Amino acid sequence: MTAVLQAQDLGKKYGRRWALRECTIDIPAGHVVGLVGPNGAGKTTLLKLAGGHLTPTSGGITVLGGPPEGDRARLAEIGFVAQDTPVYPGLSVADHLRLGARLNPGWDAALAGERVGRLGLDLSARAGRLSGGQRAQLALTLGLAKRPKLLILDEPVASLDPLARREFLQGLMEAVAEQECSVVLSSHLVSDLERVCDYLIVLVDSHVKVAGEVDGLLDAHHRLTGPRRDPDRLPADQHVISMRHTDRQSTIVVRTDAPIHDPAWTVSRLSLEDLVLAYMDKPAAVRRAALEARR
Ligand SMILES: Nc1ncnc2c1ncn2[C@@H]1O[C@H](COP(=O)(O)OP(=O)(O)OP(=O)(O)O)[C@@H](O)[C@H]1O
Repeated sequence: MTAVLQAQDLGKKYGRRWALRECTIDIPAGHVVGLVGPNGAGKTTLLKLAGGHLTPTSGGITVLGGPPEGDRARLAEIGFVAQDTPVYPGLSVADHLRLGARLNPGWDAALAGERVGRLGLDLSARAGRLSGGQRAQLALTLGLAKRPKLLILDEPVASLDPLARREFLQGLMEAVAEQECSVVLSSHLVSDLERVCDYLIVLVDSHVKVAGEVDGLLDAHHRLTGPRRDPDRLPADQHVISMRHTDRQSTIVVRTDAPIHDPAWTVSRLSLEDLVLAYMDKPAAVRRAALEARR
């Protein structure tokens, strides 16, 4: 399958500080990709690089087969919905649709009109008077009516209540199924990502910690619980992702493709949230140093 987004040693520096470093990913087309990580991890930076809004400092990125920056034809195939649901407060819903039609060569006016009607948005209402959920839906409509091959959404549901979030994500999934476009979506709400994403990227401290299809990742990660054990004594093919110890017990998340036969361990499967938290967990050495510094 062709790649929708490829990055090779991609990096972006703001001043002297790296916002994204050594990012190498290869995302096949046809996925809904969840991008997750703590505040400041570099998610928006990666999405802006993919949307052609930023120039890489190092490495390269190709989207839909070529570098996105400055390529108008390619940018027309990328829908980008920035953080904080970017709409113009002083313009009406109808103005937004007119603007969308003027700016986008592939604009699907029928789709935009049908969606706005189905959502019950008043065409004459100014965007600034809409609720957060309605504004998010308007921004999504503008992104979808471009008929993009790739839709990028930066924290689209952050300000929405649980019901509005569910409706937004349901609308997104229906539209994606109809249009057969790929989606990259960032969010802090892993339970939402769990519902809609089949591909995951975890970004921590400007580095990609893990990326891959959700089912494959869940099959390859295990939580081991048992008598306290030094992780150095685990088999070489069990890669330790996170660990917690009490005086008597160890809980270790490992990645391995091999079966785990050690009878001392109780082996359990992770949820997507467990998996994300394991990668976001600070290494034990860092935790120990922080603890000692506080003493
Ligand atoms: N325009 C900018 N100028 C300087 N530094 C920036 C700029 N934009 C982002 N940064 C820095 O780059 C790093 C990554 O920021 P980015 O917005 O990509 O993170 P994020 O993962 O999207 O965070 P959040 O979850 O809080 O939205 C942060 O340290 C941030 O302070």
